[in-house]
Amino acid sequence: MLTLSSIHASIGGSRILRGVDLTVPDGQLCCLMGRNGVGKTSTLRSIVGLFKTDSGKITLEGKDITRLAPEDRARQGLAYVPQGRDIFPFLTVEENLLLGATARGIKTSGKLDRIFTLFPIIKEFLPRKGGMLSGGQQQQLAIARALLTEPKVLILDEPTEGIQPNVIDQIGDALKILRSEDKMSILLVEQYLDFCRELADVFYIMDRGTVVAEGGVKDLTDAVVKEFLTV
Ligand SMILES: Nc1ncnc2c1ncn2[C@@H]1O[C@H](COP(=O)(O)OP(=O)(O)OP(=O)(O)O)[C@@H](O)[C@H]1O
Repeated sequence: MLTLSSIHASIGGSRILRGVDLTVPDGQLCCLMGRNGVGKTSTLRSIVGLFKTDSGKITLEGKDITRLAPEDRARQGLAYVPQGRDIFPFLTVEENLLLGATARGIKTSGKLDRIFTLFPIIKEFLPRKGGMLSGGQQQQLAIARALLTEPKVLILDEPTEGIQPNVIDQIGDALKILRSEDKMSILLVEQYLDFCRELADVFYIMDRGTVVAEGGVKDLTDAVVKEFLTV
């Protein structure tokens, strides 16, 4: 579905990504892992066009999107939920929810019931200001907003960060449903090992700007964790 081949990128002369190769298979959930500062967020940003690559190729369903602007990549089917979630605190939950889709002229009627099934709390809180939501609720809202744009690949940066365990479970359940029922491809940067082991079909581990381990989730053994993820 989504493929990165030999992606290199740098900031002010320092090389941040050094030949990243990664594939998100069709309808599967891929976890991208690694210690702090190894280039995970930069990889996601390079995929969605927010971090300019020096060389390499990014394809979506076989189509080369390497040189497309971020909005065109979104139109081709990429939706990105960044680490900060980007919820507007003074807009209502409903306004936040509809923002992305409406800005791109995508109709939302008929799609909201699906969102409310996945994240019931959003329906309940529609009139509230976004800033009144807890971190976990904001994360659910940000994912819901991304889903309304009908992505082919949903890209999430650390959705469990700073979120209480019961909401992590709800987010995990929603991602499982999206994969199994909607056949959505999902790419997740995640530090929370148990979450990855429970959800992922495939994993990649980065170190110093490149992929150092990868495989099916059964290959994410304690030995691999010890070698590449333990601080
Ligand atoms: N705007 C920037 N200016 C300078 N260096 C940057 C910038 N953004 C990222 N870096 C550097 O690039 C490297 C990779 O950062 P990145 O955020 O992609 O890593 P990460 O694996 O996502 O880390 P974390 O888990 O801490 O979010 C780090 O060494 C970081 O300091």
